[in-house]
Amino acid sequence: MSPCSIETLQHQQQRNYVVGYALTSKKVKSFLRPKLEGLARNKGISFVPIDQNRPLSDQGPFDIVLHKMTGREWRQILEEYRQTHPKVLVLDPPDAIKHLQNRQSMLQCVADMNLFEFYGKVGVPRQLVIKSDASSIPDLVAEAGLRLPLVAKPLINDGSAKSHELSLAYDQYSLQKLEPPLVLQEFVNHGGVLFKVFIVGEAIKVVRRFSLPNVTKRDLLSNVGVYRFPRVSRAAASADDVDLDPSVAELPPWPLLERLAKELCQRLGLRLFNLDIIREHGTRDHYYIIDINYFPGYGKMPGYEQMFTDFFLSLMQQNP
Ligand SMILES: O=P(O)(O)O[C@@H]1[C@@H](OP(=O)(O)O)[C@H](OP(=O)(O)O)[C@H](O)[C@H](OP(=O)(O)O)[C@H]1OP(=O)(O)O
Ligand SMILES: Nc1ncnc2c1ncn2[C@@H]1O[C@H](COP(=O)(O)OP(=O)(O)O)[C@@H](O)[C@H]1O
Ligand SMILES: [Mg+2]
Ligand SMILES: [Mg+2]
Repeated sequence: MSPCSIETLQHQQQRNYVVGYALTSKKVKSFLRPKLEGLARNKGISFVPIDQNRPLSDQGPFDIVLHKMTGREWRQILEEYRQTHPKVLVLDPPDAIKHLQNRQSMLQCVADMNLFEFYGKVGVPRQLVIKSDASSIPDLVAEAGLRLPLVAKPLINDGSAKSHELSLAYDQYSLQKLEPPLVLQEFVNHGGVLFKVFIVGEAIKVVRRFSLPNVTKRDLLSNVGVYRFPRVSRAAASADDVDLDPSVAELPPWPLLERLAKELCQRLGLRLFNLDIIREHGTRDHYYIIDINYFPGYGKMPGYEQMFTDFFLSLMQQNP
């Protein structure tokens, strides 16, 4: 080994890395748990809270800034910090995250991806954006040829409780009751189970979660109106330990998930996110991506502590 590489090795062994974080108290509680802090500490990584009331450049020094905060002011602070501190890795760039804060732009890259026939078809349910004027919705839906039932989702996805208030609309006339701006998406029957694909850099983990049950033709004939539905898939109880119909439970093929994760990381410019994927009921390989979340609930993902420690270590090796 050359003296130079011995020096680099010693430097790496001695160096401590600091991850500054700007997270809600809820996120700190669910994510920064003692096991993660312990595993990271053993590798020389420490976590330091960022005080949002003080200039960022007076704090640290940081090697990595981990954040999930919304708002234009915070975005500007971070963008400026990135320019003046190019060696600090901001996870992830605020402009890239902003892309996910609108349910139309969120799925645009999936639509552009062209992943047809690669271990399955992957797409986005047909959808229509309604910016204003609820009274025009029935006509617009008819013109676009969207099939009922429809899932109505607030267009803005800013993490507020309101942005997660979704409804299922069974008939065209009742669509006037909805409050734009929103996205109207065709409901795709998927056997009541969805796949949450968590991405942490290059690592992937997939879990099953409960979802909305299928809507039958009879349901459609016997129901009218618009119904708000609860956050079915967020429940901590996963659908992984339950006896399910194997055709519903079968996970999407690994090569497909790898390809999807890689492409989306590149296209979105993000390293920390998850995808909600459903498989159309009665098909083996028709998949739809219905939601993409920035820095989601990793705390519910088994083994996330090791996955994040490895992720931070790999970032350090890239930036010794
Ligand atoms: O609170 P958690 O742990 O359920 O995580 C939420 C995510 O749940 P999941 O990872 O799918 O289980 C949740 O995912 P869904 O949108 O429910 O699919 C969101 O990512 C949510 O963030 P935000 O409210 O959209 O900013 C996430 O909320 P935050 O923790 O980021 O506030
Ligand atoms: N197009 C769809 N077809 C079938 N079910 C859907 C569709 N879109 C959403 N859902 C159901 O609604 C839930 C919430 O929708 P999602 O787009 O993931 O919003 P959120 O960001 O609030 O999680 C999903 O987890 C799934 O159960
Ligand atoms: Mg979701
Ligand atoms: Mg979401």
